[in-house]
Amino acid sequence: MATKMWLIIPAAGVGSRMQADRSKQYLLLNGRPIIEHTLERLAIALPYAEFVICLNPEDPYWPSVQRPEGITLREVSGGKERADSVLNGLKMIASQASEDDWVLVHDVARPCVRPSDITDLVMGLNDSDIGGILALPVADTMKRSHPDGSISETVDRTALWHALTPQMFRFGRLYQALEEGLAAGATITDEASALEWLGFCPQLIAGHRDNIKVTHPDDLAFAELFIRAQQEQSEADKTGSAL
Ligand SMILES: Nc1ccn([C@@H]2O[C@H](COP(=O)(O)OP(=O)(O)OP(=O)(O)O)[C@@H](O)[C@H]2O)c(=O)n1
Ligand SMILES: C[C@](O)(CO)[C@H](O)COP(=O)(O)O
Repeated sequence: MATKMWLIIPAAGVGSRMQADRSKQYLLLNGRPIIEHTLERLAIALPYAEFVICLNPEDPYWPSVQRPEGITLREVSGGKERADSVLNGLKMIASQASEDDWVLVHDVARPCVRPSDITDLVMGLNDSDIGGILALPVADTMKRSHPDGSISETVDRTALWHALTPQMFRFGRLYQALEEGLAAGATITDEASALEWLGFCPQLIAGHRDNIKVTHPDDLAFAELFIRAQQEQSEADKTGSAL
């Protein structure tokens, strides 16, 4: 039976660290809400995927969001934490998904993701049984702190990566990992950590460092800059002019 591709977009967060007057996914970048930038890029990369967006039931802004044309988009209520929201998305599609269907999960708060990175992830994992994630090798020296803010140790950065999204796993295994891991009280901050809790070793696929998660107020300016730079590069590529 042909497998399907599902795309779950956790968008039920309240953005407390952003300290804004609304959830951060509705703050504007270049005049458009973050959520529209994210959906637009996901639709470019994965037009054939079945989209599932996890929303806060109290979200007053979603009805006004411009959706990409031509995609299938289901809505589901988010949960207490990000992992709960993703599990709600999996529960919604359970009756229509097969065990081996691919499920990608991408934070709505990552609007600068390059469609080419998403296609690299899909191609890079096509023959994988486990799945994997977009990630970025750490380039700085990493420190761990004492409670008073002083340095307790330098953490060896060899083979240390930043986990990004999308993350891509088979439906059956992701569902099992999240359901059992959350029930067991495991700390699950991304889909890969749930698979690791089950004992699997997901693949790391290198992405670009402009795939930032908009989390704190100063991230907005970086995201705006990255989106403008990507648009300028895209125009330059079209006209063949070197930037
Ligand atoms: N219960 C939750 C919490 C978070 N998210 C989503 O998970 C992604 C990453 O979470 P984060 O950056 O932490 O977003 P918030 O939880 O909104 O931010 P904060 O922790 O500052 O409140 C975001 O796209 C957010 O909308 C979600 O769908 N459901
Ligand atoms: C999933 C994630 O974006 C990978 O880095 C990250 O774990 C989300 O963390 P958050 O605290 O829920 O933003």
